[in-house]
Amino acid sequence: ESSETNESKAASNNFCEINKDEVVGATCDVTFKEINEINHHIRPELLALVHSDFFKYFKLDLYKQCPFWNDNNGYCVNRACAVDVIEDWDNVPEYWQPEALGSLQNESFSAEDDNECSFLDELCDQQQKNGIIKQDVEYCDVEDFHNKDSVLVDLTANPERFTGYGGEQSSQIWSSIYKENCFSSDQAQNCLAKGAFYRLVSGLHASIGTHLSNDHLNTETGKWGPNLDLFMARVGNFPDRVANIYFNYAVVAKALWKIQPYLSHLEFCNAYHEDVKSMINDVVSHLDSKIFNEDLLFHDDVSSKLKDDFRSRFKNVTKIMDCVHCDRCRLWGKVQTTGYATSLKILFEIDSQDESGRQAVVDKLTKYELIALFNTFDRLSKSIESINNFEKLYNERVTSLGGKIASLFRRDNFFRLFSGAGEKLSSSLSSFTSSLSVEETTQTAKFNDLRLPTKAKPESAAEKGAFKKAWETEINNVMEALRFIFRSYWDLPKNIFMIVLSKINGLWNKFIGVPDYVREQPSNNNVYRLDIH
Ligand SMILES: Cc1cc2nc3c(=O)[nH]c(=O)nc-3n(C[C@H](O)[C@H](O)[C@H](O)COP(=O)(O)OP(=O)(O)OC[C@H]3O[C@@H](n4cnc5c(N)ncnc54)[C@H](O)[C@@H]3O)c2cc1C
Repeated sequence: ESSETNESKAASNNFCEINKDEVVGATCDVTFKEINEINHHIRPELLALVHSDFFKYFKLDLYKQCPFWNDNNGYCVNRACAVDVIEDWDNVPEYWQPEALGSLQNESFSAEDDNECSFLDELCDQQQKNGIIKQDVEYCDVEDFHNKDSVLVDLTANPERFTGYGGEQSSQIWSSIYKENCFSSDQAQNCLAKGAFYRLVSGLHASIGTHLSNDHLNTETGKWGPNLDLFMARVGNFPDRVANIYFNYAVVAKALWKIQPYLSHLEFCNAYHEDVKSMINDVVSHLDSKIFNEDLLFHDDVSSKLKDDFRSRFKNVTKIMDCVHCDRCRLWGKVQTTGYATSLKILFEIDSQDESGRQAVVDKLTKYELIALFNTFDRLSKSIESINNFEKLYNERVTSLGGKIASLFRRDNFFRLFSGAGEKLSSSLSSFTSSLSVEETTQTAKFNDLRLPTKAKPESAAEKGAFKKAWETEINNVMEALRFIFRSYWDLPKNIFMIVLSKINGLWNKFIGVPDYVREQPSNNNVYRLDIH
């Protein structure tokens, strides 16, 4: 029993190669374990929040042209790529009806009409107007929220899951996004900012990878569910990608923590969901200021140019979403890039100002930015829940199947019959079950099958004739050759058996899902480093 506990410990420590007691990054004073605990507490409330009538709708333009390259002819034919837009307006709450929003047709964006951009003005029709406010600090492309072609979408009816979107198109999108991370100067802060930008994008990419693996279509059963192998191949085998999801969680959590005091005067259309504000308070009450220290990124005037650069590059990332041909992917890509952009706006613009200045930054947010912010946090929260679930599946797989094989070894009731084979197999399996051991593995056993030529007997004085000596040497050689041939035939079945056994062992390891990085030494690329340079 205790060896089984050891096995599960060994497997558990191996999962994603992350030490959960380490901090998530140089700018985060929180460990992986602490984030898991926070997430465990807030998950149910956050889920209820993003299912509320206020937070479950989002608006976007699904037909916008890609602004960066001439590739507007692609499309994704899978049903899973489609987005169900709101058509049955009778079932939509009154607050979201076109009359309450202002007619969608009349919502085309106008720079002068700043009231259209105001969060407060759009939040509730009975809400007081807040005067003219200029939008001057955009980290995302807000045009969609006012575009006449934009459609309203119920996010809960369009879950983020496996769509089958891939190939050259999606690779091109990802590589253009990563290319945005190209800052000019070489200051030390540049490194931190560059590292943070990369982690944000990679964390988004990994989070999408986690969702598509967690809600994956099993083509044999026709059911949706977690696919452990896919998760390991896309995310789990890359500790840095897993860590970047946690990093993003810390960034968005800090933005929520920062914004919460300035939401108190807002009315979230209580006629539809009376407790939205208390749900927000419940979620934020589990968060802490130390979860992310944004001051380390841009903290003086020298870095303001870098901040501008960061902002415009991230805005480009949100615009690249218009190049995504799979509508469902575009929807969630828009929601999440807008959510990150809103977090960055909150972290870097609600800065050194006084209380009223801070309040003004919050009041200028559109409701779609707020909706994106909470939904992005929910996506990360779901990713972390899924990662913990994948860890359980991984451990179950290793301990159930691997444990059975290991017990065969321990009891010596199968492989001991073949001493050499047992030793060989145990050495390859011992990398994933550290408690495995084969007792009789002495050096002598290793060389049992090695036969050295017998030493020639010393000659007696009477036998010293040259002819006789040559004759005997010749006979000796012939006999040795015959013995070699005979032994080869004798050993052939055994050698074939050893080769087959070794192949079966390799296939078995593959079948029970022992990942490559456990079977082989991990490459340097897979070693997670704490700093973000
Ligand atoms: C905006 C967007 C949203 C998407 N949403 C969905 C969705 O909802 N459902 C769905 O099924 N598919 C979605 N996709 C497609 C999905 O992300 C993959 O592109 C697709 O599954 C093909 O995967 P791939 O293994 O070829 O590599 P990709 O995921 O396309 O990755 C390309 C390369 O980037 C590198 N890479 C991969 N992950 C990371 C990381 N986390 N950090 C750093 N580098 C990395 C690897 O070298 C990889 O070869 C989306 C794509 C985009 C661009």
